[in-house]
Amino acid sequence: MNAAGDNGGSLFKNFVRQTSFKRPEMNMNFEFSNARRLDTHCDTCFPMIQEQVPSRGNYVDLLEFSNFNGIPYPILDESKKPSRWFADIRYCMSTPLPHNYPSVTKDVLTSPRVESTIQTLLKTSNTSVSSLRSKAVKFFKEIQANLSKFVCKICSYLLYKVFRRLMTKLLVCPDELNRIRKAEESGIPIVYLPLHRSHLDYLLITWCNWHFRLKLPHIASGDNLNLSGLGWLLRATGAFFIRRRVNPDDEGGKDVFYRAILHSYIEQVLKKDLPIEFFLEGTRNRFGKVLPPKNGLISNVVQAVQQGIIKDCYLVPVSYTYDAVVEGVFLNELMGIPKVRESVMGVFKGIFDGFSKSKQCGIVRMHYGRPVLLTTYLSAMTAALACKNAKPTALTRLPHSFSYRELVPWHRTHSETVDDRSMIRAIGFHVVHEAQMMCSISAVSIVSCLLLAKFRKGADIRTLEHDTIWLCEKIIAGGGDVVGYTSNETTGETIVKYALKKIENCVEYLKDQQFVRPILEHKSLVNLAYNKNAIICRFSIKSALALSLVCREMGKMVNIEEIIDDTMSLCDWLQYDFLFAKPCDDLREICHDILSTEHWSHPVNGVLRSDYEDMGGFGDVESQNQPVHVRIKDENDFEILVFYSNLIRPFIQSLYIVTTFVASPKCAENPIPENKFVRDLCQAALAEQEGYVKPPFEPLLESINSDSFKNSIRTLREKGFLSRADPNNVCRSKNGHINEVVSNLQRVLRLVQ
Ligand SMILES: O=P(O)(O)OC[C@H](O)CO
Repeated sequence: MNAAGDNGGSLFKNFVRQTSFKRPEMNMNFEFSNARRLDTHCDTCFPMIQEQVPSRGNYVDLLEFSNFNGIPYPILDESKKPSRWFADIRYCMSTPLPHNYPSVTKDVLTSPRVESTIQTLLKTSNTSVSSLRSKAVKFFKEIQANLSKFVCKICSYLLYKVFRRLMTKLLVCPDELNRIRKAEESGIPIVYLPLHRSHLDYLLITWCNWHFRLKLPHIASGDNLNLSGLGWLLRATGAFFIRRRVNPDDEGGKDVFYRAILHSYIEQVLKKDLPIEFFLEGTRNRFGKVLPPKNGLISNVVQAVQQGIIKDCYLVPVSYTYDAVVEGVFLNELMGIPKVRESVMGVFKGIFDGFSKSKQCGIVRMHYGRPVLLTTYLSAMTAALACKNAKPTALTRLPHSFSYRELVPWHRTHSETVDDRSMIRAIGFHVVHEAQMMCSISAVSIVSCLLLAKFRKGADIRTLEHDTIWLCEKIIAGGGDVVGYTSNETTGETIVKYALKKIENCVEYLKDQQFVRPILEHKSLVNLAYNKNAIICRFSIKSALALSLVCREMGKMVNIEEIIDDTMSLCDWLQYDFLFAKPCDDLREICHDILSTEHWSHPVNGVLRSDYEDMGGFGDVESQNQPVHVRIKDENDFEILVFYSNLIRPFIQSLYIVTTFVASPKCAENPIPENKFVRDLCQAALAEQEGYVKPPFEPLLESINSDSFKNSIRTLREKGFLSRADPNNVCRSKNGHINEVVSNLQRVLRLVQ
């Protein structure tokens, strides 16, 4: 059998739906929320007393607001429904922009931060006060937003037209927005921290806030979007521009004086109680899963609080779910081809293309997380990062494999006191983790995931429908939500039909349309993988546990601690691909918790058998610190574990491809730029050319992509297998232990023969 499993039958034989379908013909209810409480995802850091957790209603469609005069809607009394004539224009005219957006020019240019930087520069460089002051004005003008209510009003109307063309629905949860309103009324500024998947993300918070009469944010935008003729429009809707490092030699954004002006700008906007928005990831993710956060702008906000410039601020994670992003899958960039820089022509072409394909983005859902005060974050992270006696994992598995807590990038030094850098990293990781966990999952992701991780050689439609429901239920049981799925109501038929329509270019049908399989070409598989990757965060640790189990000899008992050690190593090696855990989590504990759940340890329903079977499963024994040995129960459970393991398997394959290459004589001894290295390796691997080391298994084609290759390089560099001193180039590894990594990875991938 191959890595992905292909027996065509349902994996999930033990899964029986609790209730029979009530209305098999029912449409999907996209507004329905499977979660009924406005919970938080971190009880450790931000506990909520259960009785006080507010309830959560369904979603509303912003595109319908103009037809119903906004909230409350839907209007059940037909006679009260407003007329639809010129509904958009009338709604836009009558919906106010009630807040003021005062200028911060003087505050920034005369701020103590800018003054002290001027004094320092006067001492250290040969320059005059007046030239520094005019430079300050120049930097300020380069950065500043120019929020104009008049322009926002016009845009609010135009965006109705654009969004209606691109989206079927744009859903938000009014209860989440009410929570934001309360935070806003407290007079403490809000910092919105959305995940970044598409250029459309820039517009969504602003547009949604306008509907709910909330303040419009100042949005940190890369200067790549400051296009002549369009930059002013973005500034008028709240964008302020920051310099980006587009290539490794670009020092523009590092200028101390520029940074002081930018820092002061952020502080003064917040001081005026105006919200700010920026993307912690720093760039749109290219492969459908979150990126590790960057520290720059969040550190400015943390310092503003620590230095008393503002008393506090609320951090609000925001996430988006699209059936498809307007840009499409980033196929060229995923093959290492450099991005085409944004241009005015490109924008017009993008708009034209967007309008030529109707409802390209499908259903879009936004989530606003719980506003948490930065000072609460600071004390929670201090407690979370204080030294805990992390138990090192076995070193026999993969070289340099210590405890996850010691190696993850938020906490480099294992010390009693928590330094500011670790604190800022931890806050960023916590927010991004929260955002990824509150993201709804689209039906497209569910079906793409099953096609790639289970039905690679195809499935009959009924089996796919059955397993789709199984996966939806798993996501809901884990606290997630699936767009358009209502537990016990939506049929597998409806949801599969909906999803297959969206991915019709990536699948083919056989047997009179009753059998479907993915098209096994790189382009289709990468497309499906992009959709699938949105799900992995919900199962990432389970997937690593499953991979650690299925790579072992079937039927042989193995000490559970060994499985956990391997799992921790896998998480560690994929730390740039996935945020497996929050800074406050203990990964070893999470592994134990997962293994003690009924699904894993129950003597009848669990996937594992232990040497404590007669005692009602090993969950209880585990908690008594007794050594436990387990094996996979039977073929069916093995198949379930293979499915889970296949979620992260392509990423381990990418790591293997890169590692074997940098360990081999085929890799040049002289450093070559990383971008070129990645592009050449992608092309060679795909064409199975000479310039690549063919693995002893058939690689899953989606594992050949620049995103995973770059993360593999980053991990190898981090662990000293590639030069840290030369971070922009790659050459053959001189580390004698690299072959141990190769053989360990081969052991983990053993199944794929
Ligand atoms: O890095 P990119 O191409 O994803 O650009 C998106 C940025 O948000 C632009 O500011």
